[in-house]
Parts: sequence; C-alpha cells; structure tokens
Amino acid sequence: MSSARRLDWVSGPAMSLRGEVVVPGDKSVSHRSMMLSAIADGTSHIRGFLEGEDTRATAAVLAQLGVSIESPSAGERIVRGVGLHGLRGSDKPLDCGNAGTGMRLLTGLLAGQSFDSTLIGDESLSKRPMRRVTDPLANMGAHVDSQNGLPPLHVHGGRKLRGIRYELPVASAQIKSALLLAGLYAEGSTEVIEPHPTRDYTERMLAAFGWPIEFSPGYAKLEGGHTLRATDVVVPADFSSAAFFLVAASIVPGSVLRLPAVGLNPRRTGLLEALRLMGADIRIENRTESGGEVIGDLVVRHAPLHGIELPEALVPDMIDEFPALFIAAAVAKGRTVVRGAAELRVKESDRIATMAAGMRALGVNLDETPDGAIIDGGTIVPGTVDSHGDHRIAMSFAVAGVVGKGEVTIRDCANVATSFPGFLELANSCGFTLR
Ligand SMILES: O=C(O)C1=C[C@@H](OP(=O)(O)O)[C@@H](O)[C@H](O)C1
Ligand SMILES: C=C(OP(=O)(O)O)C(=O)O
Repeated sequence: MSSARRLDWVSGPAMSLRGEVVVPGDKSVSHRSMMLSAIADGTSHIRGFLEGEDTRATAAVLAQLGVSIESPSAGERIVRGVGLHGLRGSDKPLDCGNAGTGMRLLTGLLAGQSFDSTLIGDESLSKRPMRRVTDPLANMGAHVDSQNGLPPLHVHGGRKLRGIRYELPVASAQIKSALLLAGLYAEGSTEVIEPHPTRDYTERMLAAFGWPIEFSPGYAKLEGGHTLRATDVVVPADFSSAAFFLVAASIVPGSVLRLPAVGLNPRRTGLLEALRLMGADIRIENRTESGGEVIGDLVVRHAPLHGIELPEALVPDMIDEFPALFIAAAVAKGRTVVRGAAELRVKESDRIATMAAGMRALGVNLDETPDGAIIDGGTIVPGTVDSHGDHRIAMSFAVAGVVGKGEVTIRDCANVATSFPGFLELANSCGFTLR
C-alpha cells in the first residue's frame, strides 16, 4: 500500500451523539445492481449506488468489458446493458481493488464468457481464499487458474458450463452468488443449498430483472438460457454502515440517533438482535418496502448493555458486524462469548486477531479463540491500534474512541472509503470527535 493510503485517525471521547445520520447505499446491493444491469437487455437506472471504492471498482471492471455507464449525479448510474452475451474481453487485468464480493461474483459471471479474463486485487484481497468459488465453478466445467487458491485469477473463456447441485461448505452469499451468475450461462439447472441462509440479494434481483428463479431461505435454483430485462434499482442504506452508529449511540450516555431508510433484510440484521439481547434500545419506525426490500428508520437511544453468549445462529446474519459488536462487548457489563465465527479470519483482515490486538492495546480483557472471542466488559483506555487497512476495524475503533477515557489513535484508515466514504464527516456531524 502506498504511503498516500496510510491515513491515521484520532477518535476522542464524545459527550453524547444526537441527530439524523444518513448512511450511504448498500454495498452488496450496489455490486449486484451493477453486474445485472450490465448483462441485461436495455438501460437500467440505479439510484443510491454506493460511491465506495469497492463498488466503483466493480463498475470500472464492467466498463472495461464494454458496458457504457453514466453517472449523472452522486449515487446515480445509468447502465446500458449489453445483454447476456454482449461483454467484450479486455487484454488488461480487471482490478477488483479490496472487494471480495466484486472478485468472487465477477469470477462466476466471467466463467461463462467466450473470452479470457484476469482478475486482480489489492494486497488484502490477494490474500483471500478463492478456491471456495473456483472449485465448484470447476465442477460446472469452468476453468479458473489461481495462485495456490489466491488471486490473481485467470478465468478461461469459451468453456461450456453445466448446472450443478452444490451444498455450500460455508454459509457464504458470495459463493452462492458466484454459482448463480455462472448458472445463467450453464446448460441445465444450478442449485445451491446453504448450511445457513445468507443474504438473498442476488436471487431477489435476478427475479426483479425477469430471470426465473426459485428460492427460499438457504436454497436457490435457476436454469440457464433466459434473458435479463433492464430494471430500475433503488439501493437502500447499508445496515452494515448503520451498525457503527447503532453501537456508538447505545454506549455513549445521552445519545439518540435516527438512521433513516436503512435496508432491513433479515439476513443482515443479526446485530440488531444481538444488541437487543444485550439490552440496547433500538426501534424501527416508518417500516416500508422499497424495490422488494424492507427498509425502515432505526432510532437508537443509549441504554446500559450487558454481556451475552451470542447465539451461533445469528453469526451469518451479522458477519460484517463483529468488529462493531466487539466494541459493544468491551464496554458492556459482564462477559460476551462469540463462537462459530471462524469466517472472520478470512475477511479484509483476520478480524478476530486484529480486533483482539487493538482491544488489548485499549485495556480490554479478552481471549481470542479459533472461532470467536471471550470478551470481558470494562473500560476503554487511551492507546494506539492498527486497523491493518480493514475498513470495518477502523470504524469500530473510531466508535471505541467516543466511549473511551481518552484518545484512540487508529492507524491505516484510508480503506474506510471502500465501503463508507464520508464516514469521518458524518460521524463528526452527530457528535464524534474524529480527526
Ligand atoms: O455477498 C455479499 O455481498 C457479501 C457476503 C459476505 O461475505 P461471504 O460470502 O464471504 O460470507 C460479506 O462478508 C460481504 O461483506 C458481502
Ligand atoms: C467482508 C467484506 O467485504 P468483501 O468480502 O466484499 O471484501 C466487508 O465489507 O466487511
């Protein structure tokens, strides 16, 4: 990573957090809306598109493959779909940046093309496991070369794909989605069965774009040989971005925050349940439906939190929210036990190890376990932590700073722009003291 990317933050104690916090568009939905619009017939209009580095990287890859994408204003994209077989190969590598979602889903999408592609990523993405998608794609007849299971990935074109029935070894929406996207190009049916239901945005969006698909929690099945019809997409606000404010307002006395129109897909809101089990006061107001997704305003008030044994069934529904939950646990009364979350070790950083190291530096008592942590609530003291370039870790320690006894210095925060551009300004607008 270049030195320009090495940005440090200092987060200081806050009096109380108040106001309305409008968080940016959902990252998962933004990636998928771009991919499906690109291979649809006709022009799709996306609103609320996340202007983050991850989702812009996906848009740039599709533009490199010949898709015309206009951006009339921030968060708005007009995508002229080229049809299922209209993408054109590129001689240059396709750069997915920091995005696991981008790389894994695009691998599925590119496996069925007539041309070869090379997918690359940044230092962090280059360490993330890809066999979880390349192995089942190989069963479908695809040919993807990796570097011992890691990126860069070379996806060979001109392969005839056939549908498979695949039981996922881990609960992962990225694996499921990669197979479904390859399945669009396959002969016969592609069927995926999950060990625990994961976010179903790919399934819902395929249906919205007119592709026949059968799905229920933990199951999806589609057949190749149809077409996608351009559709307008409204991207809801990202629950995973709202999560930092839910935790921060819960733990800073005197706080009340309103987070309008947040996506409340049940496969995303595990943190809401977890915080409520800990005693949090979070209400949903103005619940409504938009683009086939439930959205609502989240109103969070300070409440004394206590430790819990986190029900393992919640883990996939809050897979990106553990860094934030760990901070809540660090100041809750008593002990919090997290198990069954080994997937955290293969995210943008090893999120168990990175959080454990940082929390210890801030005086928190915790034991790291292979698939989770045992955290004793107490007081956060001033100190310096390293986010290891992991956006969710950086934002979680910014939350630790507002509730701590002094300043928390956070190293390497530039990657916050991958999922939450403008976090610092938004956080300060409701009472953080972050610089
Ligand atoms: O499908 C998606 O959009 C995502 C799925 C999850 O990853 P896994 O599929 O690896 O669990 C999640 O961590 C990631 O931030 C986004
Ligand atoms: C794990 C994440 O994203 P991705 O896998 O797309 O890099 C995340 O945003 O926390």
